[in-house]
Amino acid sequence: MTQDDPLLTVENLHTSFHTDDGTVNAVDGVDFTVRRGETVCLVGESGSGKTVACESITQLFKRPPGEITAGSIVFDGIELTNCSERELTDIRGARISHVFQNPQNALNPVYTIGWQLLEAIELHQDVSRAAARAEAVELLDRVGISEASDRLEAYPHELSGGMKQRVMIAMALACQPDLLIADEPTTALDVTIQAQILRLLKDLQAEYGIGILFVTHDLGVVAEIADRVVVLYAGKVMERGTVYDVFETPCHPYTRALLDCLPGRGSLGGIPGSLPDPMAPPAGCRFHDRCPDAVPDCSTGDQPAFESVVGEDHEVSCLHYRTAAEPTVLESGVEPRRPSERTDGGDTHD
Ligand SMILES: Nc1ncnc2c1ncn2[C@@H]1O[C@H](COP(=O)(O)OP(=O)(O)OP(=O)(O)O)[C@@H](O)[C@H]1O
Ligand code: NI
Repeated sequence: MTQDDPLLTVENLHTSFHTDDGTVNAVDGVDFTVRRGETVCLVGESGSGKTVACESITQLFKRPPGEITAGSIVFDGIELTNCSERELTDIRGARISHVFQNPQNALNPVYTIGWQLLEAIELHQDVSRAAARAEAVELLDRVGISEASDRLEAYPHELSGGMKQRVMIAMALACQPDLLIADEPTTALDVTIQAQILRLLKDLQAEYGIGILFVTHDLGVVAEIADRVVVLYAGKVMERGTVYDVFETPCHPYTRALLDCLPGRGSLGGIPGSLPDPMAPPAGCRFHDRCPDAVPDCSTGDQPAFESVVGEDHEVSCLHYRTAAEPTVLESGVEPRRPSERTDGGDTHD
């Protein structure tokens, strides 16, 4: 495996939930890759399938009701969809780490953070208590927690939300993962702390060469940290490409609608309308009934096949992006900022 081979390749992923009311096809034929050392963002409104796509990788959801019904997930040469529960548990602990939105729920309130961190370290490494303790201190120090050796004695409730998220990141790093999956890790934090945590992730990535799969509904956050972006809507990929291409030349009307929701860009109340019923998605493009550019052809057949557009691996699933995209982008006056120019954060639309 060379440096350029994807660390993670997800192809044609279908993940469903079988409920009393019917089957929800939460992820309905999704492809993306994550290379070593890069950050890929999954972005889309609430309910678009971002979390389910992430949880499919190591099958974190309950099975049943959840089930991967088709597709392939290859991590460093291993087909994860063929792995046993035991093999998945090993991979989850040792090579793929998760960081979640609410560190509260992930930390055990009755143990000190030192105890929890030592547990994580000792689970993955055959080291003495003293060595594990030294590593715990080093990890806390590395994630920006000052007076780390004193903090080991603290209980989760004694730490702020940002601190708790730093502890979670330290725990996620304890196994020296190749892939970090971070699902809205900063959404619960205020904007300043959010920016600090994003910077921390970028620094750690540069240091350890970790691939990061990052979930957010906030394109402001995407601009800060992504190398590449995958735009999801109702379980399908609408557009994907480098962050620069997607921001500079957004081709899918959905991507443009999301970009218009960035602070200062005009669209205040979010995108009009709502996601389709996940049990009965419409024919044609899933976005057609909310799309300002839709034509009758958009509501028949399947989600349009991907077409390549200008840029590196830039692809869009839209029948008429050429005719629709250019005038809209030019006339809207949207001036995509370079990622480095963004300092504000905050919610966009939901
Ligand atoms: N356990 C479950 N049972 C039934 N449906 C589920 C389950 N988990 C997720 N879903 C459905 O799958 C779809 C995708 O959900 P998912 O949580 O992946 O969205 P998301 O993009 O992560 O949204 P958010 O931004 O709110 O986190 C939604 O329609 C959701 O209701
Ligand atoms: Ni989610």
